[in-house]
Amino acid sequence: MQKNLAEVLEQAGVVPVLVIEKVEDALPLAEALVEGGLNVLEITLRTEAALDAVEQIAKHLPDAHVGTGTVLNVEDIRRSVDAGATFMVSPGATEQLLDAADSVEVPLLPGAADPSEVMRLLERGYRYQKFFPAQAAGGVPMLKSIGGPLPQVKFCPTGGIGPNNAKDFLALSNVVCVGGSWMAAANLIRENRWADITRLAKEAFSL
Ligand SMILES: O=C(O)C(=O)C[C@H](O)[C@H](O)COP(=O)(O)O
Repeated sequence: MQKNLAEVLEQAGVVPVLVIEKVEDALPLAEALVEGGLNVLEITLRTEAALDAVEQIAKHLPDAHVGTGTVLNVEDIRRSVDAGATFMVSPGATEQLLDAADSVEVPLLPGAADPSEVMRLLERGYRYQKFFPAQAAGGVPMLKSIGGPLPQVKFCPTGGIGPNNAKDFLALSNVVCVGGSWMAAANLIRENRWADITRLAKEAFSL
C-alpha cells in the first residue's frame, strides 16, 4: 500500500526519473544526484539494465531511496520487490496492478490524470498519487482545481516538468514533490557527464 511513502516523498522535493541503459552507469549517476541533494530516485523499468541498477543502488548507496518507475503489471511489482526497491511508481492504475500492490509491503505511488481516476484511487486508500502526464493533463491549473474538492490527495506531478515550471507546481498545497528527467537527460548519462548532472541536481534541489 503506501506505508512509509509519505516521509520519502515529503523530503524528496524533486524526484529524478531515470532511464538507465547500462548498469555500469547506475552508481556514478546515483552518486552524482545524491551529491546534488536529490536522494529519492526513480529508475524506470524501461530498460534491460533497470533492475540490476536498482539492486546496485539499493546495495551500495544507503543514503538513497531507490524506487522503480513504469511499473505496469503484477510482474513489474514482483521484480521491483525482488530488486530491493523502496517504492514503486506507475503512470496509471489498473485493478490488477492495485490488487498486486495490496499484497506487498513496498509502497506504490499510482498515477492519475483526472478527478475520476483520483477518486478511484482514493477509494482504495491512495492518499499520495502521481499526477501524470502533468503538463499535458492540464498542468498547474488542473491540479489546483482538483485540490478544491479533493484537498486530501497529495500529488507528485511528473511529465513535462522542468526547471522553468517545477516551482509553480511545488507552490501548490496539494503537491508534495515533483518528478522529472531533466537533470539526468539521456545524453548526459550517455556521455558520463556526472559533474553536469550534480550541478543540475543542485539547481533542482534549491528550487
Ligand atoms: O515511466 C513512467 O512511469 C512515467 O510515468 C513517465 C515519466 O514520469 C516521464 O517520462 C518523466 O517525464 P519527463 O520529465 O517529461 O521526461
